[in-house]
Amino acid sequence: MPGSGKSTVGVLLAKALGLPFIDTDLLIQQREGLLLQELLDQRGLDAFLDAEEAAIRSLDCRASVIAPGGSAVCRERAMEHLRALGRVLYLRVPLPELERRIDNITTRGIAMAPGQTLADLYAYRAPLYERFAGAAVDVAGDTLEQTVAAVLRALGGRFPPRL
Ligand SMILES: Nc1ncnc2c1ncn2[C@@H]1O[C@H](COP(=O)(O)OP(=O)(O)O)[C@@H](O)[C@H]1O
Ligand SMILES: O=C(O)C1=C[C@@H](OP(=O)(O)O)[C@@H](O)[C@H](O)C1
Ligand SMILES: [Mg+2]
Repeated sequence: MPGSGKSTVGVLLAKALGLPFIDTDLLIQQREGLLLQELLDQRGLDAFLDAEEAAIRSLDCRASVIAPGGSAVCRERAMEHLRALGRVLYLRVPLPELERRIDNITTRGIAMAPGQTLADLYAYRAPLYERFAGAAVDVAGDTLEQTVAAVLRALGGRFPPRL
């Protein structure tokens, strides 16, 4: 989900592992020349999801940490590509914690239809996150450092060769 910690924990994880870090939100903005919210406002939800799928499927990296956006799970081919690249890990955060973290829901560029709530998004997407992830880490009240440690444990200490 948005706010689960993919970008923040991801960069700390990459640093701990000595690996490159890719945040697909930044890749989308570079490819499209628009901020995420502008992309959503100007082209609409489907075009945003198409741009996100194209950006993710353009990745051809190994031995890297990738933080996709929360809506990557809305495009099966994007998720299948991530699974082909490596291990997919779900940061499972309770909805109340996400609601506490996200104070910019209207400007963050979240891929939701008008009138949809974060709870609607959670109900729709949680089964998809569970389906596509090879493993999940429960992040209930943990600090960033505790989450990074939990992710390292979930990866079982078997890491790709450092570059
Ligand atoms: N384990 C955590 N504990 C406390 N705050 C966190 C944790 N993980 C992320 N955050 C905070 O939640 C917010 C969203 O994190 P972010 O990495 O942008 O999430 P995502 O990329 O999944 O949307 C940030 O303010 C970040 O500092
Ligand atoms: O879940 C979502 O709908 C989205 C999450 C965002 O990324 P984060 O998950 O890093 O916030 C970004 O990709 C876009 O705003 C859509
Ligand atoms: Mg992010």
